[in-house]
Amino acid sequence: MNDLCIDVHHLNKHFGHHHAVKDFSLQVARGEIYGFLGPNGSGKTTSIRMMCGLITPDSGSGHCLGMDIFTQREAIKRRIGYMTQHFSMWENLTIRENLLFIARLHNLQQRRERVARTLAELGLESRQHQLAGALSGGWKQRMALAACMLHQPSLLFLDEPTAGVDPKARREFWHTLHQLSEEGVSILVSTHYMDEAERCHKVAYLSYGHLLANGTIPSIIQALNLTTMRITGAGLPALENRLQPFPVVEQTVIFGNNLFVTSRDEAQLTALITAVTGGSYAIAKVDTNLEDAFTWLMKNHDEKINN
Ligand SMILES: Nc1ncnc2c1ncn2[C@@H]1O[C@H](COP(=O)(O)OP(=O)(O)OP(=O)(O)O)[C@@H](O)[C@H]1O
Repeated sequence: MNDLCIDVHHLNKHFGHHHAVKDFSLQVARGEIYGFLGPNGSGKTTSIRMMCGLITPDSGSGHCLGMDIFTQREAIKRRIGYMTQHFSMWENLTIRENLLFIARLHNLQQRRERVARTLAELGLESRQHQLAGALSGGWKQRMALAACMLHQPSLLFLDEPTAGVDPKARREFWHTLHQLSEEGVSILVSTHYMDEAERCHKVAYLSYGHLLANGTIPSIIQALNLTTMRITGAGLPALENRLQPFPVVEQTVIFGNNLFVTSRDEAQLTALITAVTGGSYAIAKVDTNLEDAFTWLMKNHDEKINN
């Protein structure tokens, strides 16, 4: 086995006439945290399910933990951990009882020891006797993570694990993911949160089943060659309306007292902003961020599809 825990090439999946995932290729190295982003329905869950052996691709090839995703699906399922978007648990059992029950369902040996170790690893010891139904969203997610780690998988697939979880609990959850990664666990995690994407070693972005970008965040942003200017002052919605019709303006967005304008041509954008604002605003060039990059990728892809 090489150093890649996921190595898939040209995967396709149709549901009836709907081509849900198109020519999908991805390589994930051991110990890497790989973020998986894209709008609702872009094919993230379907891609995850193909990579971890839950559904068979229509075409393509690939390996997960060195095992063939077409012919060794059962073996893959035993070796990975998969936290689905809608995990189920028994609300009237405690955390510990839930984990013991899941360990029994999976026919794991030394169940008590495994549960005790997982509770400790995930910081759940102090809560182990609490009823699952009474837990807050953050603790429920942590318990779900514990459930898919009982058999000590070296690769985790987490499908939107922190949806609806408050910022503090999300931070703590991500701290745990980084600890696991330090211990050599590879993690592929789908999310809609940009701050979570920025915590990953690498990210992939899907739209309408197409993988539009993947790699480190700086490499993705740099490849797009976008310039972003920040304009600070009053009357920003009106200014935004005036700037948007110019073809040199790729996209605009207001955050508080700042209007961010993104373009592929820095010189033309600077000239336009100077002409339109007439020197009455504070203007500065800023780094293009990941959200700008993904928004641009999606817009550009939409335009290509519609033309
Ligand atoms: N079992 C299925 N049968 C039919 N269509 C499906 C099935 N699973 C997924 N799809 C369709 O395939 C497309 C991709 O769905 P998928 O769940 O992979 O997207 P996603 O990016 O994970 O979305 P979300 O962010 O909402 O979870 C969607 O149009 C969805 O309706």
